[in-house]
Amino acid sequence: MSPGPQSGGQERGSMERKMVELEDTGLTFATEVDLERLQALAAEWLQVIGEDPGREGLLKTPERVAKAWAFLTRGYRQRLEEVVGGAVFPAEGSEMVVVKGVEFYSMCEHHLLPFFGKVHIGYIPDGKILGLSKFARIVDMFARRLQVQERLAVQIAEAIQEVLEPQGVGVVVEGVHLCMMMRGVEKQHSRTVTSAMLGVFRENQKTREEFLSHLRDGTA
Ligand SMILES: Nc1nc2c(ncn2[C@@H]2O[C@H](COP(=O)(O)OP(=O)(O)OP(=O)(O)O)[C@@H](O)[C@H]2O)c(=O)[nH]1
Ligand SMILES: [Zn+2]
Repeated sequence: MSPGPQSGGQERGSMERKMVELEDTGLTFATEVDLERLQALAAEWLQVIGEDPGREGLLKTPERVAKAWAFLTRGYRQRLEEVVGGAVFPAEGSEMVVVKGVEFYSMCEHHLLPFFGKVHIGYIPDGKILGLSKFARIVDMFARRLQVQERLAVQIAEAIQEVLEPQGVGVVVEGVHLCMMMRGVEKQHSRTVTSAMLGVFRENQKTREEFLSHLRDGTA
């Protein structure tokens, strides 16, 4: 990660917007959202779709949209080290840990429409364990970006691998995509399952089976 002080292209007046490169994307992002610009774009968007941004009900909409999008994409402005903080602890043993049913909300990068569902995570420690809440924080860090569901699973697995260097990690993501429900093919009941298996979860069928059996017991 290289927090490089380059100038943001859209500054107003003397405001300097710091840009950072995100290692996991190779892309460069501003450390803060330009809310004013986002607001202006939202007002223009309303006009283009045939609405009147000046009508009473829409007066505050561009501001709300800007804030909502800043939140929905806040994962671009988070760093794994900060998200995990100091919550890596010595492991007592090397039994599988499973955190399942972690809900997520993300935006599909093709249509900018929501997809959402649950993430299930398993890992086998190799000397280090992670504070349980941090799994959900890692899920959110990657979900709060424009995504495809396949990449979401891989990024979560790789982040856990990086932080814990465990014997292996398994991540399963179950999601429904509004771009397939409220438009396009308009299918209401399809579910998408994606996964990423690293280390012993990839190499050892028994380990993978043990993990998947935890997901089948119906409590998530
Ligand atoms: N693999 C994958 N595809 C996704 C995801 N989210 C949305 N899509 C798909 O992205 C594809 C984009 O296809 P295009 O043909 O370029 O776009 P489109 O004309 O809007 O496609 P339709 O949705 O079929 O109307 C669609 O098939 C979507 O269902 C995702 O997370 N993973
Ligand atoms: Zn989509």
